[in-house]
Amino acid sequence: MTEKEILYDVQVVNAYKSYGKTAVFNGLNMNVTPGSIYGLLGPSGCGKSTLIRCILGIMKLDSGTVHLKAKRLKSIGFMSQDLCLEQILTVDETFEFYGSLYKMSKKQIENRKHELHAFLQLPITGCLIQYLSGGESKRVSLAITLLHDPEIIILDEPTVGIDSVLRYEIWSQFIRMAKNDKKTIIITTHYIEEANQADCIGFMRNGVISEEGSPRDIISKFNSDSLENAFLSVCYNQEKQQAVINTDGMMDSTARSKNLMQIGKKINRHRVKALMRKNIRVLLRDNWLLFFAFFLPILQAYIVSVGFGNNIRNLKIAYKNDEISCQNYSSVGSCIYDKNSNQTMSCDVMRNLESHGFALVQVKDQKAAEKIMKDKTIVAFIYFPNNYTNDLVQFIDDFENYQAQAYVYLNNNYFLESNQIQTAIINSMNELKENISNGCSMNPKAISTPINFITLLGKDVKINTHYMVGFFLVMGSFYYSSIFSVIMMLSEKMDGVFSRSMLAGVTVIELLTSMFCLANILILIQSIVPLIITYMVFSNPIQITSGLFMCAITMIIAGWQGFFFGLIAAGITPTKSGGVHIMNGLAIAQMLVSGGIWPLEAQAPCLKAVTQFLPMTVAGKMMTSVTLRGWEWNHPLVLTYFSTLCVHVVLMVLALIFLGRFKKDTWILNK
Ligand SMILES: Nc1ncnc2c1ncn2[C@@H]1O[C@H](COP(=O)(O)OP(=O)(O)OP(=O)(O)O)[C@@H](O)[C@H]1O
Repeated sequence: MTEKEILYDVQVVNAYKSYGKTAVFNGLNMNVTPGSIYGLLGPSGCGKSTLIRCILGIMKLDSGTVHLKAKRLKSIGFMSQDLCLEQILTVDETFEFYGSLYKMSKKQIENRKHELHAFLQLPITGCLIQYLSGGESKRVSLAITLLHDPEIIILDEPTVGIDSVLRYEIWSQFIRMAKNDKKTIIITTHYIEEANQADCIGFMRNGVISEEGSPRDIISKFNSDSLENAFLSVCYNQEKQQAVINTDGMMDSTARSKNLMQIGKKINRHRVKALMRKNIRVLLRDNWLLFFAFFLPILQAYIVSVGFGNNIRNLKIAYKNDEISCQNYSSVGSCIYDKNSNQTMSCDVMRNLESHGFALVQVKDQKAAEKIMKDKTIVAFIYFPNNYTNDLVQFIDDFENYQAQAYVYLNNNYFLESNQIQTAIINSMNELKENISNGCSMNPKAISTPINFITLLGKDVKINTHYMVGFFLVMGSFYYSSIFSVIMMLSEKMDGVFSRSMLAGVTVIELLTSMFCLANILILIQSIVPLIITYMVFSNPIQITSGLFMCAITMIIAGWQGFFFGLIAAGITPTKSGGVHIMNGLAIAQMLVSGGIWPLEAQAPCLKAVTQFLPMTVAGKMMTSVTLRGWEWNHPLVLTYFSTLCVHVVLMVLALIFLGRFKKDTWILNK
């Protein structure tokens, strides 16, 4: 560093910067002396905020050099044009958060707050930032910038939205701070006249600082009566010189700026704790996020157990029985072949169906049944002919002359209901045949269907819920933690909260660590409570005693996968709704193809080749292996599933690192 450079607290030399093809700096030079106020003036969109970002190292120059005398981040206070404050913290909590990032004690924070309160007329400190007026929140933002008493203060339009009396007060304080406390202050402003009070002014236009000097010197140089008129003269002169702007310098110098904000620094426990405290407050105030994070997983476990995959209840079957009216029917249990037997098959079938929860509705004829089957209330119509029982007896005796048959007409528009009714009727017929053979002391096999279905494995699996519930549990862990991380990260990114914390020393690793710690508390609750509801309250089958532990581990890993995937989504997308859409889309797609609702084996081979490796497919298989098959850790397939889940987590972390390294605005949006 040369002797000349040391004269300045901030120096920009021959800077070039462009967004795509639009050049913002065109060989820009700027010099800010210590203990002075530097007013950076220029028309809207000329690049003042970009220059400040480059000075702070938030953005890189394409070419040129930035010298910043500050050795530590604590020496700098930056106030962005945007608020960059957490909206659902109170003013007090905001002071506490930033104070603790700067390692200030409670007493120091309190004292400083009182000083700033007197100077900035801060609003009620117990009020949430989101309820403050524009000017009030601007003053809080300025107070936070000055909280740690920095040596170099950079303010991007600090007085916008503040009334003229207070603006005068603030400027008086700035002058006092520069003179008495030797603070160096850079201010960008649109109010040219207020810049009269600055020690030095830089007029920025067409990518350069075209005039730099004290207001008095500039006014006299352009022979003007005011700074505003001098500024107009600068613009007029510059327009004439446009043609001779030199861009050759760009090729000669390499971009160099002091980057005080380092992405990969060591983790500071103190800052992680401060971030966690802040995020817990935010989480507890955000009712919707709280609902998503805590109550919805619990509610979902309950809903799946009571309402998903169970047998369909209250199904109605229309009937027409030409054999007999079953109103006063009671079978005496004699053999059907006895002449005195009053056993009537049609009534037996109907009683059996009623005992299994079906409601029977008598209709006049088939036409009437068809008519009511068109609406949803009735899905099947069963018809028993005149001499149904006699013919059945005859059939058992002499099946060659069998005539009468019952008919079941189905409405397959309601496919699941229709299937359930078919199964129920076939089952009731089989039960009936068994009763007949028992009543007549016959060999049951003589009239039974010549095949026996015996459940060898999975005897406890009675309904679809038992199979699907494991998939839904891991799905919940993945989804809810992904929503948590995507929303938390996007709030940090979009609201500029993280970019402000970064200037207070917070690194990406620290932010992610604090979120991961908080996410783990959520994931634990999101795993253990639904497990208890599913397997203990609702007694879904679980084969081994260690099963609950294995399921909890699987759900925690699924939660980690969701957490990291949420962070990836937040890194990719520049909008909050984009992040939530990515997670919702992914969750629905995984739910459909992971094998929980319909087996993978039914998928087209090319689809299955992909879906079998999806996080939820593997996690779901792990859950069913444990709960339904009772496999332990040492089972080769369980080990394969478990290691695949771990590989997923590692791949997601690697993807996140890759994104952070190579995508510019992964963590901070450079607006
Ligand atoms: N991330 C970005 N990508 C592309 N263009 C950008 C980006 N950020 C800023 N710009 C453009 O660069 C130019 C300079 O923007 P900048 O915000 O630095 O101007 P400014 O002087 O601070 O404006 P104002 O006084 O209105 O705040 C503008 O034309 C803006 O549209």
